[in-house]
Amino acid sequence: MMMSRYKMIKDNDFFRMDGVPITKEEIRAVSIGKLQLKPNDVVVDIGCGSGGMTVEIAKRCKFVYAIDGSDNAINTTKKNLERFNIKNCEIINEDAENILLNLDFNKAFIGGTKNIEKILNILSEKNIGHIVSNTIVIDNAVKIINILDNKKYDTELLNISVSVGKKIGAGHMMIAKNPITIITARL
Ligand SMILES: C[S@@+](CC[C@H](N)C(=O)[O-])C[C@H]1O[C@@H](n2cnc3c(N)ncnc32)[C@H](O)[C@@H]1O
Repeated sequence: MMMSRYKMIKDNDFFRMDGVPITKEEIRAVSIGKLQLKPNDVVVDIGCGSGGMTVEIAKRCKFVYAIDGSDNAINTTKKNLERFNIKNCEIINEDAENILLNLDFNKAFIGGTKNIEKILNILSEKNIGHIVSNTIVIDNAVKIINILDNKKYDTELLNISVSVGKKIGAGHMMIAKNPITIITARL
């Protein structure tokens, strides 16, 4: 499928599997902006899910490690990497906290929050200076911002609520999507 590094891929163009979530287009756009990707960046995508963020990150940097502990997520990500002809990515079927210490990277995107304390401890031990985290669970957002603030990161806390217009008889109505919290942390 044709792809541009300047354009976000439409949600419906991704291969989708039941029960494997994907980051929606507008949230991907803001998250990519917050990662401030450069051609030499090596990024870890923690909890890659369907690979929605993996594909968008890989289009804009040197290399991505896409990690997920779920077989279905890994298979979905594989299919999306093939669909969009992404070669600069290694997929790792593992809980991130078991593998992060062995990988070399300079930025982290967090889309999955199981064992988040352990993951943030490892990122901080490795001196990773740029972390972007998305969560739909408000309790996790509070946990993440508190941990990162205590580790002396400069943090930004955003909550994004997007409504998308839909044509109806009388004109257009706005359909609300779930709000997502995006946390950016810099050293
Ligand atoms: C919301 S989905 C991510 C969606 C993804 N960003 C996308 O655009 O397709 C969260 C994923 O994180 C994974 N996950 C959660 N905690 C994890 C961990 N500690 N290690 C590896 N995977 C994890 C889950 O299995 C799930 O597939």
